[in-house]
Amino acid sequence: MPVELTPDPSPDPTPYDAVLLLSFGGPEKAEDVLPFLQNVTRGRGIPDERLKEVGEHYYSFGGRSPINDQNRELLRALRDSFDEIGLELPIYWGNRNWAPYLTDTLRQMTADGVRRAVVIVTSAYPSYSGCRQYRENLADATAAVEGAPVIDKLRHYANHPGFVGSFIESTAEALSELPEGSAIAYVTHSIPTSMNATSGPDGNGYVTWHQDVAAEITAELERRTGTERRTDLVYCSRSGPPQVPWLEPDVNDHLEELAAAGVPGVAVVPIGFVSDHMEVIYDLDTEAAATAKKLGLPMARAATPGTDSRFVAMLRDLVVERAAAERGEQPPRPCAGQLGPGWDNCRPDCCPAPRRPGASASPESAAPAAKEPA
Ligand SMILES: CC1=C(CCC(=O)O)c2cc3nc(cc4[nH]c(cc5[nH]c(cc1n2)c(C)c5CCC(=O)O)c(CCC(=O)O)c4C)C(CCC(=O)O)=C3C
Ligand SMILES: [Fe+2]
Repeated sequence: MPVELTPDPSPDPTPYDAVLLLSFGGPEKAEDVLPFLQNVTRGRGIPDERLKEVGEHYYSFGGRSPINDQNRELLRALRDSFDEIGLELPIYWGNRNWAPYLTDTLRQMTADGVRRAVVIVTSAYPSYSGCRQYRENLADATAAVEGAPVIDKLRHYANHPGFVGSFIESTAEALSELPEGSAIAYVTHSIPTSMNATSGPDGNGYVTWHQDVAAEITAELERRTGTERRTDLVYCSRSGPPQVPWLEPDVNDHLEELAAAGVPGVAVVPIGFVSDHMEVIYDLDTEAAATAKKLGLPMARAATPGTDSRFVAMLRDLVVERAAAERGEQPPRPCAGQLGPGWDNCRPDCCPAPRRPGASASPESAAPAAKEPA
């Protein structure tokens, strides 16, 4: 006789009545590119030369960034994943730099009667750009919309087994396409060294978290294969004025070094990114791939989480975890690596806005934070 299994009860979403997916946003056609770049860089002191260059990256893909479509797919995958376990929360989507704009989404949520929501940000690590800037956007949007819901942001998830696990599989796959003894180059978005210095509650959080995630992936692959290999953490997408130091080495310079060292191949693993958006398809798949080809260095790029089932289940579980924590329970907090699970609430002074180059060196001349267009 088959045993009737009682299904797990649906998880309790209390105190939340909605989820908000908050992302960067990107242009969808050539006419969008300039206004998008103006939204991103308002008050950020990015040289015109750099903006022209980045505009060309977008135009080379017809002016369309893949990021919005990737978020649409993530929304569908999250919906399915919530439905699977009976988690009855509506999921909304808003962006920092392009439609649907966060403020409009918040207006809709308010009109729909949402009182308290939990936000998933498509950025996994602590830093001003990846965390606090989103929290500032949320504060601004909440202030602009009367009766806006109270919003909690999920803990940073880079060291969650779901995120790390997704990269372990994609790195193994990339390595399987390469000669034996190939190196791993973990890649993330470069940021100003000053922004790294003040990231996370104790400083250097951005680099420290990346090192921890990289070490976890390396250790698991070594455990599986018994082979040690060269690994490095390197950076892409450097921007800003040349006199401002950003995290180095650049991935292209690193590839030169690997080739000179006689490494037989390299798996490029973009642990800083949750989906294959423009930084990945241009800076890695186009530019770094061309560098590797020129050097005769075999390169394979590992997939980002995107809608990988481990990643989607992780986001869902983090929503359930946070709801329990807000109810005063002590839910398990899955975590890989050495740093422990991320914090639910950032300290008020966490990841302060960087001082940006202005007309003079005084703090008063630092440009104001970027705002959405009115
Ligand atoms: C840490 C980090 C992430 C990862 C975390 C996360 O995912 O959030 C990230 C993601 C992204 N960055 C993106 C695009 C851009 N970032 C820029 C500029 C900058 N990024 C910075 C940092 C980060 N950025 C910084 C310190 C600047 C300098 C200006 C400033 O100090 O604020 C610029 C201006 C041009 C340029 O300078 O390159 C653009 C166009 C897109 C969309 C891609 C698409 O369209 O597919 C995404 C997902
Ligand atoms: Fe960026």
